[in-house]
Amino acid sequence: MATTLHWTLVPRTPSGDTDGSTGRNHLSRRWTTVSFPTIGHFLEDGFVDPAIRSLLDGVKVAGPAVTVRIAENDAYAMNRSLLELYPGAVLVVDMSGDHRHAPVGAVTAAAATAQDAAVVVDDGVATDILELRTTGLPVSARGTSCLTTKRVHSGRSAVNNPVQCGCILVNPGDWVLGDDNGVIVLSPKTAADVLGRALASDAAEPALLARIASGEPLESVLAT
Ligand SMILES: O=C([O-])CC(=O)C(=O)O
Ligand SMILES: [Mg+2]
Repeated sequence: MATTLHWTLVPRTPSGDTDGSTGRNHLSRRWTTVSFPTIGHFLEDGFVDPAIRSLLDGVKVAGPAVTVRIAENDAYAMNRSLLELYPGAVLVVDMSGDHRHAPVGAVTAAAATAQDAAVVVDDGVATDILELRTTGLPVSARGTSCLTTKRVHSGRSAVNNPVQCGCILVNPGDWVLGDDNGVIVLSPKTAADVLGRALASDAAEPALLARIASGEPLESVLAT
C-alpha cells in the first residue's frame, strides 16, 4: 500500500523568525533532505527509546519542541501546552512515567492541527487511534489505550520546562526529528553541527550501493 510522507511545515517561531540562511526555518527545510538514520552514524545521544513509535505509517517530520510534563492524569496541562503550539512545532509529552493514561486523542490532535503543529511525541500511550489516522497528525507513542487523562489539576505538571521523553532530556526549542524508524532530539547546536555531515554521507551512499550492485568484490568495497 502506498504511504504518504507527512512533512513538517516550515516552522515560524513564536518570535516570527524568518531567517533565510542560518535560522530555524532554514534548518527545517534542510532536514527534509537528510535521512534521519544517517544521524545515527555520527551521534550516540538523543535517540528516544525505540518503544516510542509512530502510530501512522509514512511519517517524516522535523520541528522545534514545545514541552509538557503531565502528572497525576492532569488533562488541563495538556490543554495549556496546546495553546503554546505554533506552526511546525513538535509537542513533546512527558507522562511522568505513567504509561497507562492517554493524554493524546482526537480532540488533542484536532487542537494541535488547528495550531499547525507538526507532530506529537508522547512518552506514554495515545487513544482514539481511528480518529488519529483520519486526522493525519503524526503521533508517536508507546502504544494505545482506552484509559485517558482526567479533568484534574496537578501542581507537578508544567509547560515548556525541560522534560524527559523516552529516556532523553528535551528542552523547549530542541530539534525533534521523527520518522518510521524512531525519534531523535538534538540541541540546536548539535543539530547544526551534524546536519552537514549527514547530508554529505547521504550524498556519498548511492555510489557505494552502485558499487555493490555492480558486483564489485565486497572485500574492496567494505572497509575492514
Ligand atoms: O482527553 C484525553 O485525555 C485524550 C483524548 O481523548 C482526546 O484528546 O480526545
Ligand atoms: Mg478523545
